[in-house]
Amino acid sequence: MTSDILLKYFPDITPEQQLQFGRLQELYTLWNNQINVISRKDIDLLYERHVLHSLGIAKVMPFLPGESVLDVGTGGGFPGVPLAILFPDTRFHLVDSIGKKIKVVTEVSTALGLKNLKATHARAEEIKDKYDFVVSRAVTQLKDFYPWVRGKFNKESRNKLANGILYLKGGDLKQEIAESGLAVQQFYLKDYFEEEFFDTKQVIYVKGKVI
Ligand SMILES: C[S@@+](CC[C@H](N)C(=O)[O-])C[C@H]1O[C@@H](n2cnc3c(N)ncnc32)[C@H](O)[C@@H]1O
Repeated sequence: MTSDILLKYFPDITPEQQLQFGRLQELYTLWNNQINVISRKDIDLLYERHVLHSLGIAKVMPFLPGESVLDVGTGGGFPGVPLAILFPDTRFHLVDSIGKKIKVVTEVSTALGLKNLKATHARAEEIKDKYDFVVSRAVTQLKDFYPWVRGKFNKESRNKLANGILYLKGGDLKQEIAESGLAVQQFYLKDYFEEEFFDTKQVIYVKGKVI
């Protein structure tokens, strides 16, 4: 599979962005051999299962120039790296509690020349800055995640939804949402992407609290 699948859903990406997306296969294959950040069987499906999945957030929330986004538990850079390529004028801060994963992110970002991406080896709870949005995928349950990022939101919202969390989730989320006690909005990725992989995938939005 090539990065062409991205053009199907994001036809306006520039030639430079096409080149950057196109290099992800080679870069992740190289780094994944040294530090496992993507399951080996998934590396051939990188563009559908990791890159396009990450960009599902862009369909729900087209970030604006000047906005800032924190990616909590980014692992090898998902969803932060694909979003940083798609939104070069938005600032992305990718954090992970495992240093060697941040090394992969830094290497990939440097190779692509991403000027709008900062990667930090830290636990989310230690981050003191404020952001417009927090994104995440496959880190933990909402009830545990929410306290980590509570109070990390800028007061002024400019986008179509107020500043908040955009979390990529899959499967039946009724129980998880109920246990979190949070008011969420659910966006279904099958409304945007036709591949079967997205049938059960969602973006969960939670409005951020300003403290
Ligand atoms: C299953 S991986 C998912 C990685 C990436 N988001 C993805 O979807 O490919 C979960 C990641 O969350 C990180 N993590 C877990 N708790 C964290 C915390 N409190 N702060 C920062 N990172 C955390 C782990 O180190 C791990 O890399």
